[in-house]
Amino acid sequence: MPVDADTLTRERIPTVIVDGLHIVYRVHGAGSGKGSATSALSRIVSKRRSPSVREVHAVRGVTFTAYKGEAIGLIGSNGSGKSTLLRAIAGLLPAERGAVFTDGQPSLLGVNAALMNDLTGERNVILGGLAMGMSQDEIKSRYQEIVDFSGINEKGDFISLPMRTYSSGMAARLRFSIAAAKSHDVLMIDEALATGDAKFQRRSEERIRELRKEAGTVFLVSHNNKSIRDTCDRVIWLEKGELLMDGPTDEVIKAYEKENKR
Ligand SMILES: Nc1ncnc2c1ncn2[C@@H]1O[C@H](COP(=O)(O)OP(=O)(O)OP(=O)(O)O)[C@@H](O)[C@H]1O
Repeated sequence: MPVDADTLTRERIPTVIVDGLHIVYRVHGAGSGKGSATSALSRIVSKRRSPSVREVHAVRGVTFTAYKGEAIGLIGSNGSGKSTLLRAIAGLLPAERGAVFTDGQPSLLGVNAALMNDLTGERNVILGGLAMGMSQDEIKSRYQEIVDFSGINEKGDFISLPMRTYSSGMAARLRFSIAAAKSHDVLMIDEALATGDAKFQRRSEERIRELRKEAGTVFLVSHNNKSIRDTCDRVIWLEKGELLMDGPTDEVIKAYEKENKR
């Protein structure tokens, strides 16, 4: 079938390819009951060696392709491998088997994103901006916007106080605001929407939609199905590290909710 120009311009551009990915954590010195006399005796009797390294196989053979302009929600029960998958896409975890290919630098915006607790919110905005590759001038021009978006100063001059004086919701809002100040090729958000109050959640959802328009691909990990419905057009459902379902948001969330009602 001939391909017309219109079809070509609408052609989907891949931004992230995850190919048969396996991620294994190795926990050192975590042998069960390692020090106890009974476990030592049972090891001697069964001639087992001391189990000093335990392996957690967190992602098991996951394969999918993400395209430019997509917002993809990751869902699944606790410990199903969602955060691990995001960290692997961000290049923070090595693949045991398989591979991740990305176009551009993926940025992971999580509740655990590293900001410095002893520094003021103001210093963290500057450091965070620099860490994302923004220039001093760019940060200066966006500074007020970031602070306003975070709403940190709504109840007093908190931005000039150390981050350790912030509530966990305030800290999460500032992290989100810093990361959302820049357009990203691939932006990954881990539970960011679950923190913050309803007003901030609405603001951040709006910003995610904008970021999506501006550039690349957005991944969102959340236990809040409404956030996923409002933000994402595609959903990947992980369970025990395996990809259970990948499709349009409505279809996947419906199946997920049905499974979880049992
Ligand atoms: N640093 C780590 N070391 C060892 N095991 C880990 C580590 N981080 C996660 N795991 C394990 O990997 C598996 C997947 O965890 P992960 O945090 O990716 O799940 P999740 O789907 O994001 O969970 P949640 O919804 O609770 O945030 C779990 O069994 C967890 O115990």
